[in-house]
Amino acid sequence: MQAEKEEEEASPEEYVALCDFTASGSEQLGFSTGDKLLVHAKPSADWWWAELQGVIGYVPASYLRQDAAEDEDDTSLEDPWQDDEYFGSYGTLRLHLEMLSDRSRTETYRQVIVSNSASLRNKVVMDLGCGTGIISLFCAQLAQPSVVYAVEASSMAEHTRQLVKQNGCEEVVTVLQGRAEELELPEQADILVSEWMGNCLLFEFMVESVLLARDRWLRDGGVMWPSSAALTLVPCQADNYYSEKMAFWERPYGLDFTPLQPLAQQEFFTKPKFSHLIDPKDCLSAPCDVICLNMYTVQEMEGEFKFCVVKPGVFHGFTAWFTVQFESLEAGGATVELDTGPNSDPTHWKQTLFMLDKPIHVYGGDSIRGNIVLRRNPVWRRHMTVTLHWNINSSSDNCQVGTKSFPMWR
Ligand SMILES: NC(=[NH2+])NCCC[C@H]1O[C@@H](n2cnc3c(N)ncnc32)[C@H](O)[C@@H]1O
Repeated sequence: MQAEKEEEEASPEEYVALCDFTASGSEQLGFSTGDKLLVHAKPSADWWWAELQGVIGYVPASYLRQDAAEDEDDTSLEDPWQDDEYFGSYGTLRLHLEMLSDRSRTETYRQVIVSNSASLRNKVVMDLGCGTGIISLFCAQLAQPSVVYAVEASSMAEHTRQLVKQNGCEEVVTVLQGRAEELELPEQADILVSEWMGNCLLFEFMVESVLLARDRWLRDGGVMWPSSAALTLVPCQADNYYSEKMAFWERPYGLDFTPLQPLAQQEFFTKPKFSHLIDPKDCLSAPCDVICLNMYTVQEMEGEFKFCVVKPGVFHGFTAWFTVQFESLEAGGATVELDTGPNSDPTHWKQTLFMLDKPIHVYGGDSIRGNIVLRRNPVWRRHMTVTLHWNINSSSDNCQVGTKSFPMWR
């Protein structure tokens, strides 16, 4: 309460509106892009108490930005996809080296090409976001497509052309530099292959470009690789992480640093922990696919779950990972799957850990029901907020309900 009290007396902070917001209900305050709002209090992560020209009401925090250097931020207002930064990062080798070094990922795409090589003969392939061109080179080397259009928006494209020539594939592979949504392909494709998956499956939202390209360049009856995807979730223990970031403050060097624990919760548990490697023994129940994307239809971004706790333990949070499936070009042929979960070969995505604010003791037979909602950031198009609602029904004491939103990253 003390913190809240001080918060209300603090002087209001100035924020700028990044996009329009229409109030729904008398409690809310509507505004337009560029409005300067005075934030008086932040009762929750999602909704703040703000003032605009003498009118006060609740506003969505994700629509606001605190302006340090005004002119500097204005440029970022125009580029919600932050393409300069995004494609800039793919113009250097760092990320491509990380992806190429991920054998589980890269060998899976090679296996897809090999096991469909006969059916790929004389086909037109579009490789969306080809990067260094590895998938296109597999197609040219391991099958006989008539042409592969390797599409890459970053400056890596000019190096990719060199790699195509260096490996004698220039007869088959044509590198096109540009955004897949904007460039012109000489013809429709029979297969649209892409490695678009980000952390927690969707982060970066490259999937949006894949679906736009599908609608524009994949011929009727054409095949999407991956053909489907699933986000998987499991309630878990995270003792080491919890001890390292929270329990640490209990007795460092014999002193009591617990007043810092609210800060630690805010700093370490607000955003998901990427590159988490969960030990299967820390899973408190069987995992569950909570969001399934059919790459041919409109996708769901929301999913329900019901976990049955199999052993007593401490419920520190949820861990998420994903799987993608590649259907065979031959009717009845085997589907290839890439699984980034803890029971498969590790990948560069690892898993994503969502820490609750307070750990909860759970017991065998307890149920953890709820849902997960992935909401696009209305302003930063490659970012999202993951909101988890859970409801624990435990034989030992009454049910506990909780909810938490995790920004990824803004
Ligand atoms: N699995 C991922 N999370 N990222 C790995 C693939 C990303 C590659 O696709 C390129 N890329 C991403 N979006 C696009 C686009 N719309 N058009 C062309 N290239 C793109 C990007 O420059 C990078 O080389």
